[in-house]
Amino acid sequence: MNRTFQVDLRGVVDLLSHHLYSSPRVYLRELMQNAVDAVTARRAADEAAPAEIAVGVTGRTLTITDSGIGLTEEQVHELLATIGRSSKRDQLGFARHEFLGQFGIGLLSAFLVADEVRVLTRSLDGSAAVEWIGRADGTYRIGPAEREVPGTTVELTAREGAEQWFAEETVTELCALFGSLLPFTVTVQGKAISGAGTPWRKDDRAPGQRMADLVGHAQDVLGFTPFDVIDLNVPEAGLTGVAYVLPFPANPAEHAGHRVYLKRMLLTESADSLLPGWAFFARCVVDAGELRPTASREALYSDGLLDSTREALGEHLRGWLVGLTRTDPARLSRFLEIHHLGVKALALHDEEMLRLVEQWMPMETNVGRMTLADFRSRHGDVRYTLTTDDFRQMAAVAAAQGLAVVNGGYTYDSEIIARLPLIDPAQSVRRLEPTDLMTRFDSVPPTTELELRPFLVAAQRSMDQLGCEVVLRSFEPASLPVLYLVDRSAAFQAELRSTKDRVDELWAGVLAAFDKPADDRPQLVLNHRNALVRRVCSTREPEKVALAVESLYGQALLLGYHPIRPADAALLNRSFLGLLEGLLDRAVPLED
Ligand SMILES: Nc1ncnc2c1ncn2[C@@H]1O[C@H](COP(=O)(O)OP(=O)(O)OP(=O)(O)O)[C@@H](O)[C@H]1O
Repeated sequence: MNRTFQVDLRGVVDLLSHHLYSSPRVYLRELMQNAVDAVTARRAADEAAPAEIAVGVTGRTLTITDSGIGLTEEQVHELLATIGRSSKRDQLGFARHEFLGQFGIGLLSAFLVADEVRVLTRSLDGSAAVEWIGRADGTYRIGPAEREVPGTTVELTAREGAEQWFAEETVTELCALFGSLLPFTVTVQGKAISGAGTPWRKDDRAPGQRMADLVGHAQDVLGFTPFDVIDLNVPEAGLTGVAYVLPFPANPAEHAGHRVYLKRMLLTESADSLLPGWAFFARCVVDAGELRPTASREALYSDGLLDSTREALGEHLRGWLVGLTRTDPARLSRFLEIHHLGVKALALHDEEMLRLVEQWMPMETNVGRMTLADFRSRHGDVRYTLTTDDFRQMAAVAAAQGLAVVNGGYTYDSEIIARLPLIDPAQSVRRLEPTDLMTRFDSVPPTTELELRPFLVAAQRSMDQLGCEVVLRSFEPASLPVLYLVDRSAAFQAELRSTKDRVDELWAGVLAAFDKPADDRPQLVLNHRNALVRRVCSTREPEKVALAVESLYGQALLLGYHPIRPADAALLNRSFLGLLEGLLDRAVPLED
């Protein structure tokens, strides 16, 4: 024998309040929504039918009255008293797109704040009015009622502890929050809270008024004055609305909350999946007829339509940006100043954005700040450093050799530069290595080199302890006595060795396998064009040579922003004290 499930309503209400809805306040939204659906159903049959929803509060009691389609006694049994039964699905059980509701559970949210729900309804079909009283314990009764006109009134009395949700101010605020854009007359205590329509509607407002309304709207609901306003329209999702461009930089990792209305009823103030991740510089307010809500009706349901809508909205924002390049470059520059990180992130995936960055975004170079487009037209090849430290170490010396270099060390810059061949396949892009500089330096004449051999041997001996090779070259600028050059593999080996010294035996053994004898040791390049270096080279006393070379080494590390290891710090200290001592040896003591 088949039996019917028994449902414990208290268990269901507990489930709704603790696991589905974020706050009891949703009861008002669910009741408004039912009223809206009832009015919509009546209007479908009669376009001229009244479309009014009135909310009233007296003490602990709230009523919501609609001029909707109403229910017959039979429908009351079937729809109000059956959990999960909804009149808003078609024969196949799919949500009918003209209605907000679909799950057949919304009315139960009234039990979040009341023990009893009273529904007084009269169907449009002319049958007698009915009263239904449902209780949180799962029982209901039904009886005849007095009602002249078709429609429904739902009445709730606050349960002890839930009175705050019935306070006139709270009710007005919530009704306005959920329903201010509804296309029907909605009143609370007789005062209209709807009717103005969406602020982005296109109508015959005076020129400039629409924009002023939109800016005011952003200030009211989002709390900022937008940098710009972008109209949005995605017909397949029945979506219209606006994206407000933030007037301040936003954190790319933080998902901005968008305000989403479904059929003019607020769904959420914090939808995070509406725009592509890169579009973090915009906050949207949209109304969508075809996007689906989750069962809690507090978020968007993730489906194919949401995915394609997100893509289409991304296109709108991209189109706006590209449009600015043509119509208002000054405005574009201001936008880029604020949102450079977002746009650069975008340029990593999108060729059009790459072009935008190349054309408009200034970068740091050793020949002044300029866009990549300017740099390319002036210097052809694009040489860049991977880090800002590399840039600082090499910028001045490279400039003196006639080499223009872009600092690729800021977030995304080196990746963007490396992608330049995508927009111009003939473009040569090269990372500048310290060793590239070496090839530009002049060798000293062989006779001089031979003459200075004893000095170089002594100098090398003092640098062996630091794993550094001493080299003599002539280069510009002559004012720079010394340069410390580390190429990528030497930097890696140096780091490996310093880690090996610090870790336990087992791990040090593993690291040793990667430790190659370095033929690419860091180089201390002495500049023979520098007068001081010439004097140092003429020194023959090994102790003085060591002191001078160690001091130059220390200076090269500091000038080039190189990391200072413990051995370097010790050497810096020693050479400083040595220099001081030398100075004092030569000083004439004060006479008494
Ligand atoms: N004000 C009303 N006027 C006419 N019918 C109503 C009204 N309120 C509720 N109903 C009927 O009761 C049914 C159940 O309502 P309920 O709010 O529980 O679910 P729903 O609106 O269908 O779906 P959802 O759970 O998605 O809100 C509705 O489908 C509708 O037929």
